[in-house]
Amino acid sequence: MIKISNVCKEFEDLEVIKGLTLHIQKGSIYGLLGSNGAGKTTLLKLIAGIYRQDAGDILINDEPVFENVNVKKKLIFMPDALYFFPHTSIQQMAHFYKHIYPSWNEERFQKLKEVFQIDVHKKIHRLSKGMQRQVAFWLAFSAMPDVFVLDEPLDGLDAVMRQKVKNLLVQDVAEREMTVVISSHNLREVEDLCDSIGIMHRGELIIEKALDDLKSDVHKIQVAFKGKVPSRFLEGLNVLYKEQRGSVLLSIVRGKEEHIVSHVKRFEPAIFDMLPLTLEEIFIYEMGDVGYAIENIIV
Ligand SMILES: Nc1ncnc2c1ncn2[C@@H]1O[C@H](COP(=O)(O)OP(=O)(O)OP(=O)(O)O)[C@@H](O)[C@H]1O
Repeated sequence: MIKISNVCKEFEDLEVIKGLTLHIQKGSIYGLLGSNGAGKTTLLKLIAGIYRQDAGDILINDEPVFENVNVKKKLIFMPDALYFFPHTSIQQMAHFYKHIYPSWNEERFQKLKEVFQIDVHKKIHRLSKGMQRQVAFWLAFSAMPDVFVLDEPLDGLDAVMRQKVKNLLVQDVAEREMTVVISSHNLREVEDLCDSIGIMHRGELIIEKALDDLKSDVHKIQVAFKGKVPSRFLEGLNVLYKEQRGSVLLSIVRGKEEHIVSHVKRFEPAIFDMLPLTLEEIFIYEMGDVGYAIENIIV
């Protein structure tokens, strides 16, 4: 659905995207994570056709995006800083969207009044930050895009509204195979929503995996031995992090569960626990592996 091949983007000699390749399946929710300044917003703006890449291809349904009205009328980009025309009411903005997006669904717009419950005659700039975010979602869901690109989308929404919006997103993905790309630092939210994850650092994609594979590929193990830790114990394991706490050795290791378990058991530890990691923990350890580490992490 979205094919990004060897894309580069520079700003004033700063290489922000460095030969990045990434594929997003139709009907999936792709979570784009990464360090500050990694290039996530730039990548989203390239996907949305707001920026033109310096090299490489960005195709949506096999068509280039930049200056392509055909693709753009089926795509919505929701930036982290929202923009609406000055002094415009929700109704007027809906009227504008209706003329831009051929798949605008008026019935849905009316129905979503029950969800968002804001007077359509209100001027958008007079609404609170969270209410403006609600309006952006209301308009986007009514426009029925094939591709929905969101940059830090749930910031400013209260917990109830977050859940409602997440349900609407998932519903559109399930019912009409909308493709969603989300960049967020809220990893719990990403973990809830996304089926695939890409992690960016300094303009490159350092990991791209299905969320389930990512989670089944990194494990936290705690072991204790009767005597000292056998010298060859950590050899043969792909260790992202290790820490000795008294007699317990805590390590974060990459690899398949069966391989790790059989390796550990060979050394006959007195205690052995294997625990799953949250996406937030995986993110922190993987970033540590590319030199972006927190010193003395306490887990
Ligand atoms: N329009 C621009 N002109 C010049 N430099 C830019 C521009 N947009 C982004 N940059 C630079 O590109 C780099 C990546 O920025 P970007 O906003 O894409 O990162 P990000 O991953 O979204 O970061 P964050 O998580 O902090 O929001 C930064 O060094 C930023 O200063």
